[in-house]
Amino acid sequence: VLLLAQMWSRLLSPRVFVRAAFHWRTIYTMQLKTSEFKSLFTDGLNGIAELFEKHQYELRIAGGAVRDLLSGKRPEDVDFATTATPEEMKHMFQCAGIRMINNKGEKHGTITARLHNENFEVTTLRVDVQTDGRHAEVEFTTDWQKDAERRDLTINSMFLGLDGTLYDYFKGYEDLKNRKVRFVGSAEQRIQEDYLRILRYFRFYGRVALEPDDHEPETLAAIKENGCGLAAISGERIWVELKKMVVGNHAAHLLELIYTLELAQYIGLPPDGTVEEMKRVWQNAKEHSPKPMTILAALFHSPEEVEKMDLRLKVSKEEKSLALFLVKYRRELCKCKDEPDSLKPFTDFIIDSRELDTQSKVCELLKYQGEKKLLAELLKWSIPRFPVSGHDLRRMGITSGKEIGATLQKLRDIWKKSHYQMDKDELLSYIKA
Ligand SMILES: Nc1ccn([C@@H]2O[C@H](COP(=O)(O)OP(=O)(O)OP(=O)(O)O)[C@@H](O)[C@H]2O)c(=O)n1
Ligand SMILES: [Mg+2]
Repeated sequence: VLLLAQMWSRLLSPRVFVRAAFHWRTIYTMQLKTSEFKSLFTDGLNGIAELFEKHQYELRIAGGAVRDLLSGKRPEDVDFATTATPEEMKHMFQCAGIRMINNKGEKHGTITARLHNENFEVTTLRVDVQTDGRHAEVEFTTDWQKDAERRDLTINSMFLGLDGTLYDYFKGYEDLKNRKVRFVGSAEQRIQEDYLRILRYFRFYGRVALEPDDHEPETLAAIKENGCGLAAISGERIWVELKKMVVGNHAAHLLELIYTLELAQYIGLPPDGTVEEMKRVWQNAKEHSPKPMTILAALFHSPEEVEKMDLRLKVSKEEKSLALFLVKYRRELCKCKDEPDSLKPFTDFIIDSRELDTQSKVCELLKYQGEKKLLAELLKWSIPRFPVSGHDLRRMGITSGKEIGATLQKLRDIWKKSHYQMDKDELLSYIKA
């Protein structure tokens, strides 16, 4: 009885409780000392770090950058999280004479400080108190785990102290090592906080998972159940995610999944998209860095479907024009049956076209069609200059504009037939004759 009483009182003693809680809440998996990590410590970061330390605010690297560093990649942008409130940060930076730039993110707790020509985005730890599936109303906190809890995926929910200590509350590092993409806590809840996370899940699946189709059934069920929430997400945000997903790993599988889970209709893709064609095109193109639209174009039956997609996603003019081009020419502009090794039909098309970007569009077409050899040749080819000008014809006595136009066209055809070999004199000799 005495022993039990002793054990009980030890368990209840604050010291043990705090330590137990500490271990449960924070898993110090490792101390990161990679070269990618060390290379982040520029004069700017050292300056910022010193300032936070002096004021006794905690400062850690957060989210995507931690994920990238743990995968051995140098992150493209680094977000920082802190226990300091935006007001406290502003005060601190002002006193230290550090410039802050466009405080638009301030409502969500983000302050951007500029030091040694570098920008540092620092966000106050927060909980999302209310979300409408798109935007969140936030409340600041000093609890690191609470901030981790509101993040989308376990691999995106970690913090890294500037001394290299990893703060990982949801086994994100284990998931990253096991190539698993999981939502933090309830997938359904995380999705309902921001439906765009459905597409983020797919994008990160492409980045992290080794195999296609290695999803947790509950995750897919939550996605299917909540897919219609994507309807309220802006086209611009959807397009940013979709584009990245389509050029990542497992893109064909993920696009097919978008169809199986019946999400296509909510994100501007044709509801009965030609998935088999898309899978073929992806196989053809995946090793040749296709543009996102090259893969997506395979899903469309018609130019009308491209227009519909554009209305929803507001893609760029170039992207839309590539989609229309591929849908129009994917079967019309093909290699010549008699001379399968010749680029001729494609180069003629480029030369006849009046637009500057036709060559790059035709390259995408060759990726679409899986014409690897022709693609390699076209990448090396440059448009030869047609050697005759209107000026030359005028010098030869042709004065009417109409006649000049017609003659130039005739000479162009002869020049094309000569495989662009004839020079000016040879071509002009056709006029004399
Ligand atoms: N809908 C979202 C968007 C972002 N985040 C959180 O905010 C971090 C930063 O978001 P963002 O920069 O958009 O994505 P990254 O994960 O950094 O990915 P990337 O490398 O593409 O920037 C994410 O890691 C994640 O913790 C989230 O929980 N839900
Ligand atoms: Mg990021």
